Amino acid sequence: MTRSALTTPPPGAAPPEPLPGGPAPGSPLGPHYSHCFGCGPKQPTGLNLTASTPDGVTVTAEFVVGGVHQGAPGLAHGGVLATAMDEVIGMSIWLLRRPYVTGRLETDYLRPVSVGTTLHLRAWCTGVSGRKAYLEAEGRIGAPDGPVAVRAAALFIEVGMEHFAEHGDADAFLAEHHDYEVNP
Ligand SMILES: CCCCC/C=C\C/C=C\C/C=C\C/C=C\CCCC(=O)SCCNC(=O)CCNC(=O)[C@H](O)C(C)(C)COP(=O)(O)OP(=O)(O)OC[C@H]1O[C@@H](n2cnc3c(N)ncnc32)[C@H](O)[C@@H]1OP(=O)(O)O
Repeated sequence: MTRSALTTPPPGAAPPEPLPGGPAPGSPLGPHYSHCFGCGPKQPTGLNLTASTPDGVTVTAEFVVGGVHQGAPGLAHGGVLATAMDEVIGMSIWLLRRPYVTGRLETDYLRPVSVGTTLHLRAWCTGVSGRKAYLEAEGRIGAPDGPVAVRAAALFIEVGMEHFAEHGDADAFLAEHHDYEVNP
């Protein structure tokens, strides 16, 4: 991954351990919002990603590239692939157990991705420093150990609930997650 300094954790920013009360290894990570373009089951034009965590610290998901995701004929649009990376990385909020938003997303495209491909996505956190979480992801063609087509590195910034209340619709989130604890 050609990662910039902005998405590289500073010295001493250790990757997180599985948090008490976090999702158990092997469990699904539900959508954070039913109308989310990346993970929402009520978003018919979205990517409809369903994620899980094999170990409590990484996120996995499969993205089936369809005709609606094309850029060049028969090939996935790079922006759609970046969205998939953003989403699988963003699912780490359930593991970090705090609200974060994407500050910066860097993407390397290594191989073209044909329509009909199942892209096996994986994301993990490389370090947390204050409000900043450093995360990476990859998308592999056809199998969890298939050839890498896309890599991403991201800087996520922790925000409070007021971020969503002020700029979006916090009630819509809370209506679906009655038991969500901010900064448990
Ligand atoms: C509805 C209630 C929800 C409750 C929460 C629960 C769960 C969350 C639910 C859903 C949403 C969350 C995740 C969804 C999951 C997947 C979807 C994918 C994720 C996304 O799709 S999410 C949408 C796109 N995303 C945005 O819509 C962000 C727009 N943006 C801003 O809202 C501000 O920009 C913000 C908040 C990022 C920072 O603003 P701020 O004022 O709080 O803080 P400030 O600017 O001081 O930055 C603090 C330190 O971060 C450094 N920093 C900041 N930005 C940087 C950058 N780009 N590059 C390098 N460094 C950066 C500064 O340099 C400083 O560093 P230092 O401290 O060292 O000086």
